[in-house]
Amino acid sequence: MRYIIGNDHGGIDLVDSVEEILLDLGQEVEKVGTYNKDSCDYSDFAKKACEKIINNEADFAILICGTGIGMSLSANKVKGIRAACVSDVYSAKMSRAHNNCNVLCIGARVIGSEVAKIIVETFVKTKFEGGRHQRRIEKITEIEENN
Ligand SMILES: O=C(CO)[C@H](O)[C@H](O)[C@H](O)COP(=O)(O)O
Repeated sequence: MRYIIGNDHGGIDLVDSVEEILLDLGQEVEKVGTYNKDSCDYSDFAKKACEKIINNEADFAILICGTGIGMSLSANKVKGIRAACVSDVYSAKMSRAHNNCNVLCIGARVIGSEVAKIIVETFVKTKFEGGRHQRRIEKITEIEENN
């Protein structure tokens, strides 16, 4: 699968670990984040990464900021994006299995690199279960289209 990594200055410390685990898992990786710790705005990178998914230039994105919250708020404003802000393995699994998320947001000021790697690995390896979850996702899309 084609993965985008996007990050602001607060997320930079996890970028290498996330890239490493994605490559180890045989995924394609493109990075659109900032490369230094100069202060910048997470929404710019969330937009860039999510637009690649919407334009079918990527399948998934991992977005990293200080908490993951700003990235997830921004990503979820893009039509067709389902982003989850996650700091534990169970939620990472459910974000794919039940919510069919196409964006995973993590906080570099919340979790360390080893936890981040397991979270990303879980996200990559978990498949959407469909069934009753598909119906619920269609209802999310309905909210998106009618508001
Ligand atoms: O965590 C974030 C947004 O949810 C960002 O990474 C920001 O860095 C965070 O808001 C802190 O901002 P600061 O400019 O680094 O103080």
